[in-house]
Amino acid sequence: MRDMSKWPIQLSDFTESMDEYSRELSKLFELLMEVLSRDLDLESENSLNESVGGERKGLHIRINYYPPCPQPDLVVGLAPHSDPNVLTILLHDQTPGLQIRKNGAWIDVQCVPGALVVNIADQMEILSNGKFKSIEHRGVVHKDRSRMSWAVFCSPPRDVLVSPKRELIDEQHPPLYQGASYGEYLTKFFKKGLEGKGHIHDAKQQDSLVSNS
Ligand SMILES: O=C(O)CCC(=O)C(=O)O
Ligand SMILES: [Fe+2]
Repeated sequence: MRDMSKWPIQLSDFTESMDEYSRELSKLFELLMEVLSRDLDLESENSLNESVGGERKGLHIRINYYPPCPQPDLVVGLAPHSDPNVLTILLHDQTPGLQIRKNGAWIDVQCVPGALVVNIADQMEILSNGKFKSIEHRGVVHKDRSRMSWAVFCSPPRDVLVSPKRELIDEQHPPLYQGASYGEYLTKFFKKGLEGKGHIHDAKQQDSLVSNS
Protein backbone atom coordinates (compact mmCIF):
# COMPACT_ATOMS: atom_id res chain seq x y z
CA MET A 1 0.00 0.00 0.00
CA ARG A 2 1.69 3.15 -1.17
CA ASP A 3 -0.98 5.80 -1.44
CA MET A 4 0.70 8.43 -3.63
CA SER A 5 -2.60 10.34 -4.03
CA LYS A 6 -1.86 12.22 -0.81
CA TRP A 7 1.45 13.63 -2.05
CA PRO A 8 1.62 17.25 -3.29
CA ILE A 9 1.22 17.69 -7.06
CA GLN A 10 3.16 20.98 -6.93
CA LEU A 11 6.33 19.14 -5.88
CA SER A 12 6.11 16.66 -8.71
CA ASP A 13 9.86 15.84 -8.77
CA PHE A 14 9.76 15.02 -5.09
CA THR A 15 6.59 12.97 -5.42
CA GLU A 16 8.06 11.03 -8.35
CA SER A 17 11.25 10.32 -6.39
CA MET A 18 9.24 9.14 -3.38
CA ASP A 19 7.11 6.95 -5.64
CA GLU A 20 10.19 5.28 -7.10
CA TYR A 21 11.97 5.03 -3.73
CA SER A 22 8.97 3.42 -2.05
CA ARG A 23 8.55 0.95 -4.92
CA GLU A 24 12.18 -0.14 -4.57
CA LEU A 25 11.94 -0.35 -0.76
CA SER A 26 8.79 -2.44 -1.06
CA LYS A 27 10.81 -4.99 -3.10
CA LEU A 28 13.71 -4.83 -0.66
CA PHE A 29 11.36 -5.40 2.28
CA GLU A 30 9.85 -8.49 0.60
CA LEU A 31 13.33 -9.85 -0.06
CA LEU A 32 14.42 -9.28 3.53
CA MET A 33 11.27 -11.03 4.76
CA GLU A 34 12.14 -14.04 2.56
CA VAL A 35 15.67 -14.16 3.97
CA LEU A 36 14.35 -13.93 7.53
CA SER A 37 11.74 -16.65 6.83
CA ARG A 38 14.57 -18.93 5.72
CA ASP A 39 16.60 -18.02 8.77
CA LEU A 40 13.69 -19.05 10.99
CA ASP A 41 13.37 -22.35 9.06
CA LEU A 42 9.77 -21.58 8.17
CA GLU A 43 8.20 -23.94 5.64
CA SER A 44 7.66 -21.33 2.97
CA GLU A 45 9.89 -18.37 2.18
CA ASN A 46 6.71 -16.33 1.71
CA SER A 47 5.65 -17.10 5.24
CA LEU A 48 6.59 -13.79 6.90
CA ASN A 49 5.37 -11.72 3.94
CA GLU A 50 1.99 -13.48 4.20
CA SER A 51 1.84 -12.82 7.95
CA VAL A 52 2.02 -9.08 7.39
CA GLY A 53 -0.71 -8.91 4.77
CA GLY A 54 1.31 -9.59 1.59
CA GLU A 55 0.50 -6.91 -0.99
CA ARG A 56 -1.58 -5.06 1.61
CA LYS A 57 1.46 -4.20 3.74
CA GLY A 58 2.03 -0.50 4.43
CA LEU A 59 5.08 1.71 3.90
CA HIS A 60 5.13 4.99 5.80
CA ILE A 61 7.95 7.48 5.79
CA ARG A 62 9.05 9.85 8.55
CA ILE A 63 11.60 12.50 7.64
CA ASN A 64 13.47 13.62 10.76
CA TYR A 65 15.37 16.89 10.97
CA TYR A 66 17.66 17.53 13.95
CA PRO A 67 18.97 21.11 14.12
CA PRO A 68 22.47 21.66 15.54
CA CYS A 69 22.58 22.32 19.27
CA PRO A 70 25.53 23.91 21.11
CA GLN A 71 24.77 21.81 24.21
CA PRO A 72 23.83 18.40 22.78
CA ASP A 73 24.05 16.64 26.15
CA LEU A 74 21.16 18.71 27.49
CA VAL A 75 18.83 17.85 24.61
CA VAL A 76 16.79 14.79 23.62
CA GLY A 77 16.73 14.44 19.81
CA LEU A 78 14.43 11.43 19.59
CA ALA A 79 13.73 9.56 22.84
CA PRO A 80 14.75 5.88 23.21
CA HIS A 81 12.25 3.49 21.63
CA SER A 82 11.87 0.42 19.49
CA ASP A 83 9.71 0.88 16.40
CA PRO A 84 6.20 -0.67 16.58
CA ASN A 85 6.14 -1.99 12.98
CA VAL A 86 7.89 -5.01 11.35
CA LEU A 87 11.12 -3.67 9.83
CA THR A 88 12.35 -0.09 9.45
CA ILE A 89 14.57 0.82 6.50
CA LEU A 90 16.48 3.99 7.22
CA LEU A 91 18.65 6.31 5.20
CA HIS A 92 20.63 8.97 7.02
CA ASP A 93 23.04 11.71 6.04
CA GLN A 94 26.72 11.98 7.03
CA THR A 95 26.12 13.55 10.47
CA PRO A 96 26.25 10.91 13.21
CA GLY A 97 23.24 10.79 15.55
CA LEU A 98 21.53 7.38 15.43
CA GLN A 99 22.45 5.18 18.39
CA ILE A 100 21.37 1.64 19.30
CA ARG A 101 21.35 0.13 22.76
CA LYS A 102 23.42 -3.04 23.17
CA ASN A 103 23.92 -4.65 26.57
CA GLY A 104 22.83 -1.41 28.20
CA ALA A 105 25.36 0.81 26.34
CA TRP A 106 24.54 3.30 23.56
CA ILE A 107 26.49 2.63 20.36
CA ASP A 108 26.77 4.99 17.35
CA VAL A 109 25.50 3.63 14.04
CA GLN A 110 28.09 4.50 11.39
CA CYS A 111 27.17 6.72 8.47
CA VAL A 112 28.17 4.74 5.38
CA PRO A 113 27.51 6.66 2.14
CA GLY A 114 24.77 4.99 0.09
CA ALA A 115 24.03 2.35 2.76
CA LEU A 116 20.62 1.67 4.26
CA VAL A 117 20.17 0.74 7.93
CA VAL A 118 17.59 -1.98 8.66
CA ASN A 119 16.09 -2.14 12.14
CA ILE A 120 14.17 -5.12 13.49
CA ALA A 121 10.94 -3.75 14.95
CA ASP A 122 8.38 -5.05 17.48
CA GLN A 123 6.06 -7.05 15.16
CA MET A 124 9.07 -9.03 13.91
CA GLU A 125 10.01 -9.85 17.51
CA ILE A 126 6.46 -11.13 18.06
CA LEU A 127 6.25 -13.13 14.78
CA SER A 128 9.61 -14.80 15.46
CA ASN A 129 8.54 -15.54 19.06
CA GLY A 130 11.53 -13.60 20.36
CA LYS A 131 14.21 -15.13 18.12
CA PHE A 132 14.73 -11.71 16.53
CA LYS A 133 14.68 -8.87 19.04
CA SER A 134 13.52 -5.39 18.14
CA ILE A 135 16.32 -2.91 18.56
CA GLU A 136 16.10 -0.03 21.00
CA HIS A 137 17.45 3.16 19.46
CA ARG A 138 17.46 6.94 19.83
CA GLY A 139 18.44 10.08 17.93
CA VAL A 140 20.97 12.50 19.42
CA VAL A 141 21.84 15.98 18.18
CA HIS A 142 25.20 17.32 17.03
CA LYS A 143 26.84 20.44 18.42
CA ASP A 144 27.42 22.25 15.11
CA ARG A 145 25.84 20.21 12.32
CA SER A 146 22.25 19.52 11.41
CA ARG A 147 21.17 15.98 10.62
CA MET A 148 18.42 14.37 8.54
CA SER A 149 17.13 10.83 8.44
CA TRP A 150 14.47 9.18 6.28
CA ALA A 151 12.85 6.29 8.12
CA VAL A 152 10.51 3.99 6.18
CA PHE A 153 8.30 1.89 8.45
CA CYS A 154 7.12 -1.38 6.88
CA SER A 155 3.93 -2.48 8.63
CA PRO A 156 1.00 -4.87 8.45
CA PRO A 157 -2.41 -3.31 7.79
CA ARG A 158 -4.18 -2.42 11.05
CA ASP A 159 -6.67 -5.32 10.85
CA VAL A 160 -4.02 -8.06 10.62
CA LEU A 161 -3.60 -10.15 13.76
CA VAL A 162 0.08 -10.54 14.63
CA SER A 163 1.11 -13.40 16.90
CA PRO A 164 4.09 -15.79 17.09
CA LYS A 165 4.27 -18.02 13.99
CA ARG A 166 2.59 -21.33 14.79
CA GLU A 167 5.47 -23.30 13.26
CA LEU A 168 7.79 -21.89 15.92
CA ILE A 169 5.62 -23.04 18.82
CA ASP A 170 5.89 -26.41 20.55
CA GLU A 171 6.07 -27.71 24.10
CA GLN A 172 9.62 -26.46 24.58
CA HIS A 173 8.83 -23.14 22.91
CA PRO A 174 5.54 -21.75 24.19
CA PRO A 175 4.27 -18.48 22.72
CA LEU A 176 6.02 -15.63 24.54
CA TYR A 177 3.75 -12.86 23.23
CA GLN A 178 0.02 -12.26 23.16
CA GLY A 179 -1.49 -11.83 19.72
CA ALA A 180 -3.08 -8.50 18.85
CA SER A 181 -4.18 -6.73 15.71
CA TYR A 182 -1.54 -4.29 14.53
CA GLY A 183 -4.11 -1.51 14.95
CA GLU A 184 -4.52 -2.36 18.65
CA TYR A 185 -0.75 -2.45 19.15
CA LEU A 186 -0.33 0.90 17.41
CA THR A 187 -3.12 2.57 19.39
CA LYS A 188 -1.42 1.58 22.66
CA PHE A 189 1.96 2.66 21.28
CA PHE A 190 0.80 6.17 20.43
CA LYS A 191 -1.21 6.50 23.65
CA LYS A 192 1.81 5.85 25.85
CA GLY A 193 4.45 7.44 23.61
CA LEU A 194 8.10 6.49 23.17
CA GLU A 195 9.40 4.48 26.10
CA GLY A 196 12.33 2.22 25.32
CA LYS A 197 11.14 -1.35 24.81
CA GLY A 198 8.14 -0.88 27.13
CA HIS A 199 5.53 -1.69 24.49
CA ILE A 200 6.92 -5.05 23.47
CA HIS A 201 7.37 -5.84 27.16
CA ASP A 202 3.64 -5.19 27.68
CA ALA A 203 2.86 -7.59 24.79
CA LYS A 204 4.61 -10.49 26.56
CA GLN A 205 2.55 -13.33 28.01
CA GLN A 206 2.41 -12.74 31.75
CA ASP A 207 3.77 -16.22 32.59
CA SER A 208 6.76 -15.73 30.24
CA LEU A 209 7.94 -12.63 32.09
CA VAL A 210 9.50 -14.57 34.94
CA SER A 211 12.08 -16.18 32.66
CA ASN A 212 12.15 -13.75 29.74
CA SER A 213 11.82 -10.19 31.00
O1 LIG B 1 16.95 9.73 13.14
C1 LIG B 1 17.19 8.52 13.21
O2 LIG B 1 18.20 8.01 12.73
C2 LIG B 1 16.21 7.60 13.90
C3 LIG B 1 14.79 7.84 13.48
C4 LIG B 1 13.84 6.92 14.18
O3 LIG B 1 14.20 6.11 14.98
C5 LIG B 1 12.41 7.00 13.89
O4 LIG B 1 11.98 7.90 13.13
O5 LIG B 1 11.66 6.14 14.43
FE1 LIG C 1 12.70 4.65 15.40
